[in-house]
Amino acid sequence: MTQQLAFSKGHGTQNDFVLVADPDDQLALTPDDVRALTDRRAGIGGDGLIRVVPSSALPEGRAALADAPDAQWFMDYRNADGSIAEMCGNGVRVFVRFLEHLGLADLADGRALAIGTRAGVRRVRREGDQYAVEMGEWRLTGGTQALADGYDAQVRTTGLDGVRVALSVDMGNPHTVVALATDAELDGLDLTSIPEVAPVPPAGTNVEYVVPRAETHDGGGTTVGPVRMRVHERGVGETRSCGTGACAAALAVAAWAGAGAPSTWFVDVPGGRVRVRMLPDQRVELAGPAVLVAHGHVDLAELRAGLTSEPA
Ligand SMILES: N[C@@H](CCC[C@H](N)C(=O)O)C(=O)O
Repeated sequence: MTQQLAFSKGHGTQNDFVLVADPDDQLALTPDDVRALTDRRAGIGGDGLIRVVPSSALPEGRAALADAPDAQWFMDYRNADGSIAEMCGNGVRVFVRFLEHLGLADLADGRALAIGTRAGVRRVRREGDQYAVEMGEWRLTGGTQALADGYDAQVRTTGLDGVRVALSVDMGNPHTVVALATDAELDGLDLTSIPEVAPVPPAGTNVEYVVPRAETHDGGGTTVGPVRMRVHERGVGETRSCGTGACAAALAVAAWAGAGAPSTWFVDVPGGRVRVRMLPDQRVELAGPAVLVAHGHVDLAELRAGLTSEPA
């Protein structure tokens, strides 16, 4: 029996997602379904899957509604391996672009739209063709003591000599940031295998590798601290961008730079550039593009069969 599922495909700086609308909370997608849909050969392909569901349908969504009664829609985010993640910075921009496409959101006149996520409410507004997200409160997982102690994690990575010290940043989801000295080190990383992090993070981590660059200015005269970044995402592998990771990277580099560090950062990833701005009260804003590239239907039954079929 066929089971047609409507989907869209979108990306933010080439961090790509399968998007499905489930306004009546009828779709019970299993981790296997997510793996099949995001599979790049047997499925549609994506770093993750995002389901649009009313916040009222999920306990985490109801918690978001208690904070912000206008957070009508909830971003149910899954990594490509089928695991659940608390938050996705590129994903939430693409989520809002998808809501606009579905006629469920109107961001005209600089209006900010509240979205429920497992990491809390995120507010998104449009800046022309870019989307700016108030990413909520961040914290150094090991506190400021981690800075004083020479950071709180150690990372071993294929393609990089020895063990490197790293700083853990909580963006609602976990991040471990490693500073590298040169572009050659960054380009030489082999991120096809999972970096070894010690102490082992209880819920896994996303690992960002950064090379800070000399300060520059944006068009408006603001001092900007550019950073190059590559990332190995928990539940995915290397991706071409990570929004929460870009925030973690900018926050770590700013913390290392100390007083006088710029409050605006451009983070250059293999898939493009995002902007990170420090806000008062330990909050941070992420801005970048959100693009929808395809709309279609997929036969879930065929997809499941295709992923599991063995050669005769
Ligand atoms: N690509 C995302 C982060 C997605 C979740 C991550 N893999 C995790 O497990 O925490 C982003 O843009 O933030």
